[in-house]
Amino acid sequence: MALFSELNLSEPVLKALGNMGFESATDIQSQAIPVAMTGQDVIGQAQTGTGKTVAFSIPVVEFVDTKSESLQALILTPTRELCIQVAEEIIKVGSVKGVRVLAVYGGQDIGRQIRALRNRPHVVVATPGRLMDHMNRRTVRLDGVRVAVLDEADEMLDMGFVEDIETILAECPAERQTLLFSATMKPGVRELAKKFMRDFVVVSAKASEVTVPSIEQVYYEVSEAQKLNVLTRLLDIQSPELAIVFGRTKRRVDELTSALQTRGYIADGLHGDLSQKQRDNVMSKFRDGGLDVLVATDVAARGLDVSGVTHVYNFDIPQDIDSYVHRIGRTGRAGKSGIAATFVTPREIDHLHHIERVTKRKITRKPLPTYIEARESKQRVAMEQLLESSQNEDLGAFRHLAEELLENQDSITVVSAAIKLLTKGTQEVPITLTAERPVRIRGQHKSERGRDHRGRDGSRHGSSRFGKGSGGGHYRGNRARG
Ligand SMILES: Nc1ncnc2c1ncn2[C@@H]1O[C@H](COP(=O)(O)OP(=O)(O)OP(=O)(O)O)[C@@H](O)[C@H]1O
Ligand SMILES: [Mg+2]
Repeated sequence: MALFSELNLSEPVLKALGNMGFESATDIQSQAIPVAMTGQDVIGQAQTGTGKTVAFSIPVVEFVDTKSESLQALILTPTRELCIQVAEEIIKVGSVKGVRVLAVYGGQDIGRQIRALRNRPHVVVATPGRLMDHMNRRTVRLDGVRVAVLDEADEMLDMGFVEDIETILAECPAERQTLLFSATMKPGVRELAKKFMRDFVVVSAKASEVTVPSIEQVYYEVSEAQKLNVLTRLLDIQSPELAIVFGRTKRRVDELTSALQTRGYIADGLHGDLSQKQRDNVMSKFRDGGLDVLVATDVAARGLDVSGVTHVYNFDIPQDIDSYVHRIGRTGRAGKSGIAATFVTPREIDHLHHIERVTKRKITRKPLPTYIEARESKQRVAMEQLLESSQNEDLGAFRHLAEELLENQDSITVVSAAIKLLTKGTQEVPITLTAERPVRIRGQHKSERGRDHRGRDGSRHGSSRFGKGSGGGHYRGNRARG
């Protein structure tokens, strides 16, 4: 591991990294940054949560000439949430140098974006659909771009953005530098690379293992009907700091979100049919700790970095292996540990073993949590709350009543009743979710899926019948589209 101070970085960048609290570079950073700084094209592959964003943000910021007014760096991301997050990271790395960064993504007021683009950002982070929109309106010029970055390159290809990306890169000067990053790569990426990159260098950190060892991977064999109870029991027993629950479709996410809310969890949903305002709102609540559980489609699988996510639950096993790798990678980031639990119906067991084989990692089977265990965990939480309250709060006003109460009752009975009251209303309210079809292996290569970027998010299933939150704008392209 190298120190950033050994990587020949400029003072302003080093200072900014110091402000971010970063001293030593991660593997991918110490390997990719020196190569990228020579101006060479780079394909960077490293596990989830290992700091790929900073690995490309540093060269980007170093290359920007702040005296120039032109747009010099372009970063493309597959989703809006990731676009915002990456822009924020580059803003931090470029803060001391004074680099102007703008995020341009679908769902946001285009007029406002056009005005912001007139302020001459040095760096634009964009989702492909909205950038194309600006190119067609001639409200963005790419002829000064010296470095282009594709974050989650393989996903953008999967979502059907190939043509958009080709059009975008063709508008950038041919002598630009191109950097391409993801935790997973597939043959299509190399084809794109051959077409649009000059003699590129592939930098991959720990390619032998695609998943992060600090993530404990487990599975529960369940029927469709059992899934909800198993999930809420696990939430009670494991009490995650923050959890992400992945569902297969938008309808699933809507139904599951309302089910969890009904059972008393602080949960909200994220998928591509929500308005941008709703999406922003959910993400900022989740980042600020105003939500315990984020229920999401694969729209949240890629790149999102929220510290404190200790648990990922695959309520529905993902169809493809890359999706599994990225979903579970929302925990166990930056050296932290995490738990990833996957629910598997009996007919999907083969699919699970297929994932194990390809990722070369054992996923351990766990016994189903029982209602009793969950109840005991909840009672223990209630007990801890009582204890904490009795230590920290001023209870003077209640003492008189407490003494009166204990005149006729013994203390054990009274405290038991208090715990019972505190855990009241948390029994398993019966809720039936619409069943999802089991996932099957569709050949070894996911390229056979033939999905389009809409189907991926399950929009074909329409929106929820009793889910909240789908009343907002319906964005056809659920992810970066539009
Ligand atoms: N050198 C560093 N030292 C400490 N923490 C770092 C360093 N570089 C990055 N991080 C932190 O590590 C976390 C993960 O980084 P990042 O989101 O860039 O991962 P990633 O490799 O892009 O993952 P994914 O494949 O999921 O997109 C972030 O919170 C980031 O701030
Ligand atoms: Mg990333």
